[in-house]
Amino acid sequence: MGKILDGKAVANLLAQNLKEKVKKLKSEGIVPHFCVINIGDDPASKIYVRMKKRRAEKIGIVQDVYQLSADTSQEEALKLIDKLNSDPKINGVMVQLPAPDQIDADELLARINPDKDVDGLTPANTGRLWMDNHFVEPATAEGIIELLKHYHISLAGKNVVIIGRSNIVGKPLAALMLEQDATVTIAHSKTQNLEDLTKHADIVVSATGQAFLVTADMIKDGAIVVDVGINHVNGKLVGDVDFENVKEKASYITPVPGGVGPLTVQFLMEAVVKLTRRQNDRR
Ligand SMILES: Nc1nc(=O)c2c([nH]1)NC[C@@H]1CN(c3ccc(C(=O)N[C@@H](CCC(=O)O)C(=O)O)cc3)C=[N+]21
Repeated sequence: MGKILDGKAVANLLAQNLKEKVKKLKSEGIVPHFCVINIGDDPASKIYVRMKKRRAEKIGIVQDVYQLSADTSQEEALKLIDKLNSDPKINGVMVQLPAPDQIDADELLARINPDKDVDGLTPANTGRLWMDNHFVEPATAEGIIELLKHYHISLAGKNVVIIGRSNIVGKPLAALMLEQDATVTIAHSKTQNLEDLTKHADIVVSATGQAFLVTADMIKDGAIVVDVGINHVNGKLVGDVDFENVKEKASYITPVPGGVGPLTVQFLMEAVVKLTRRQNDRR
């Protein structure tokens, strides 16, 4: 039976360290302060915003939530981002995804000042990520890298299959793993014979939103399985992985909940503190 990669425990350990960094900032009169822009009333977004608030408070970070109505126009949202970009008291800005249909989310992300880009999703920071001179990384991808590091799992020379090609998880994770000398394959909804790829993988990461996509027969004995999926099945939160069966075959596996999710929130907080420190050191 595989060992659990305890994301929640690692996130809480990191939170203790980050709290010390925030204390140091506070002794210099600086309080990290960021804003979440949430447009519309996606029920999952409400939960994530609340989880961020809880972790921010625990660490000593101020989080403001700008709740905009479901019929907000693109112009209104852009205006708010401009205002926060130019407010020297605000260290970080993020737009909670998904946004309603009338909103062009990519344009909103591109408008965020890269120096305040908590998510690391602006075009400038995405480019830096692939050029290996990054400063803030998308939180889920960074969380997975640090989780593996915590358990002394090296990426060098490993065959990794990432299922899912989103800008927020799959693509940035591929960049970070490639940087650590893994051989990375990105699979997606049009990939043929997925199991032919996953069966040869030392590490399988699934980020699709399809419950029970990854089954035990698809992975090799002793593989490491990271589950980024968030699915609700019969009122229960599950990932993309058939956890009960896959855990018997994997050497390490992340649970859902308690795996990647808490690390995502923790690394958003790490980004806020990093950005705050850099903004103040530059003044
Ligand atoms: N601009 C932007 N940045 C994001 O980072 C972002 C986003 N938009 N939109 C949605 C996704 C999803 N996401 C999660 C955050 C926390 C948990 C989390 O804490 N999950 C808990 C369980 C939470 C529950 O009970 O539902 C866990 O897995 O243990 C999961 C997922 C951040 N996202």
